[in-house]
Amino acid sequence: MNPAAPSNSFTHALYRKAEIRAIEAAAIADLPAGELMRAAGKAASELVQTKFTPRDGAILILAGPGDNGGDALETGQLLAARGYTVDIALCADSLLYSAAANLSLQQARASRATFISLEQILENQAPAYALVIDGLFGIGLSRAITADSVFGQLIQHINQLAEKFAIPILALDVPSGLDADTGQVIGPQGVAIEANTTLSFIADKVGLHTAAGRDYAGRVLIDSLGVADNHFPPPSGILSHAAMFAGLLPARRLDSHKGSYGEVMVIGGAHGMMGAAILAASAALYCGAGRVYVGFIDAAPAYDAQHPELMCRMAAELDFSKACVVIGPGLGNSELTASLLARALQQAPYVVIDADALNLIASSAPLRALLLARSQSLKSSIMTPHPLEAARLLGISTAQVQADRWQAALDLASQFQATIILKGAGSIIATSQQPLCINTSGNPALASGGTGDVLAGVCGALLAQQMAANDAARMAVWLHGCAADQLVEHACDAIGLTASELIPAIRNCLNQQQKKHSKPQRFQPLSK
Ligand SMILES: NC(=O)C1=CN([C@@H]2O[C@H](COP(=O)(O)OP(=O)(O)OC[C@H]3O[C@@H](n4cnc5c(N)ncnc54)[C@H](OP(=O)(O)O)[C@@H]3O)[C@@H](O)[C@H]2O)[C@@H](O)CC1
Ligand SMILES: [K+]
Repeated sequence: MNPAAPSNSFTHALYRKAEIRAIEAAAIADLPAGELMRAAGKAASELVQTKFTPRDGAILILAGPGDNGGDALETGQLLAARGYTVDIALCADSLLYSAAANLSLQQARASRATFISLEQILENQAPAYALVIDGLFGIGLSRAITADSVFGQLIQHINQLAEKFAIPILALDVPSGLDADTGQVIGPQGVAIEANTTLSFIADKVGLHTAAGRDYAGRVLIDSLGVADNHFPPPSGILSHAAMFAGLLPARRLDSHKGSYGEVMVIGGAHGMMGAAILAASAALYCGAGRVYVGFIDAAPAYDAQHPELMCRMAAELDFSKACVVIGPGLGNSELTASLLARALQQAPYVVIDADALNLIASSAPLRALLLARSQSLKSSIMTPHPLEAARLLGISTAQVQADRWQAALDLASQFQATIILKGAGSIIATSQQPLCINTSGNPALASGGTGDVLAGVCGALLAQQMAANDAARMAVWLHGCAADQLVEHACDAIGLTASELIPAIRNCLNQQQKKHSKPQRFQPLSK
């Protein structure tokens, strides 16, 4: 295999379909005809040999009407040549095949593979298949595969058999039915292959990592097909990974004090929602902010018994001029909250705008103007919308946001001139002029109340410690997801994770990350 395309700097690169097409076109000009399809078949067949090794059962290959089908046929003939039992379902009019796909078809016909009909597959309720390889559609899918169409019935049947008999599905390039740009199944009645593994070609694709993409693609592997580095433009997006956060938070100097690590003021916690502000503030505390205030809206408790370090005040009393203001958790919507938000936007050098504060901005032109003015005075702003909040900000529906999360994140970043965290499966972090970033950590255990407040607090702590907004947003989302992953693995499993538990786990992840990249200690303890 040609591991992830094509050099280290691109290992985590993400491209959209049009960019992949351009890379493919440039590469094809340099290569003998059919070379990329041969490379795709080689990569897939080697992967089957090394990772799946289903010697004791047949492999079912689904070959569709385009070059994705050609990749599948190439894979099938190579596996047949290596002694595997291969059944091929040709779901295409071969007269419409490209020259490369036609050559692969001829070789597959000449191989020991058996060609079977769609009817044979659809009638088969208890197959002995050890693996299904999905080569129905790739990046050429142009419309929905509806549930009642022949392809739709085939896909549903394969998904059901795979689930019932625990048959792994390897998707070639993209799980068929999924849009490689958006991570959504195309069409309201559309269906898609639910793969365990997706071997994607040339470069990684946005849609495999956000929205429903992660559920449909399973584990994603990339093979560059040997396309030369010079054909790859700078990526429009990247996947987050641990190494990108190395050194972002400088090691703490011995000669430092609480004033060295910034001041976070969480503004929110209106009546009945005080916990939201306390969660955000505790997260800021656990992520190293020097001083953390909670500015309550209606009434302030004397102190928080669980975290007496938090300084509880009335929001109106606080001076925002040197602080990182995290505004929104449990804020509510009133004249007072709008005026607090206006003051934060005008005065605070750093703001994190979350929850109700996002809704206030969505409904107020003057607040929008204040937010835009911040970018001109080089003040940092992070906004943390979930899809419904994003929809309100953009004046579109939630379904429209989810239909193309990548574009929605870009639109938010350019309209509000802020760093955007568009939350949801495969959270997207966007800042104008920078590649977008899709977060790779986290799991559905995070789908519980208060975890968003915690995220806002982590963003606040990192900003207060002088991290650039884009770095702070990327790192906060990554830490938040890593903490959930660690908890699910070692402590509580997937159900019932609480936002409060997340906070010390985020601290662990942050310190682990710092230790990995810190300088050696000056003094080692003397051994006894
Ligand atoms: N070129 C190369 O060298 C390389 C290509 N590579 C591989 O090729 C893949 C892209 O190939 P591709 O462009 O042929 O598109 P692909 O996804 O196979 O299908 C298009 C066909 O599907 C049809 N169709 C679409 N929607 C449909 C629907 N809902 N229901 C029914 N039919 C539908 C569409 O018909 P049409 O829309 O024209 O009517 C057309 O016939 C890429 O993902 C990668 O795997 C890589 O190996 C690198 C080297
Ligand atoms: K496919």
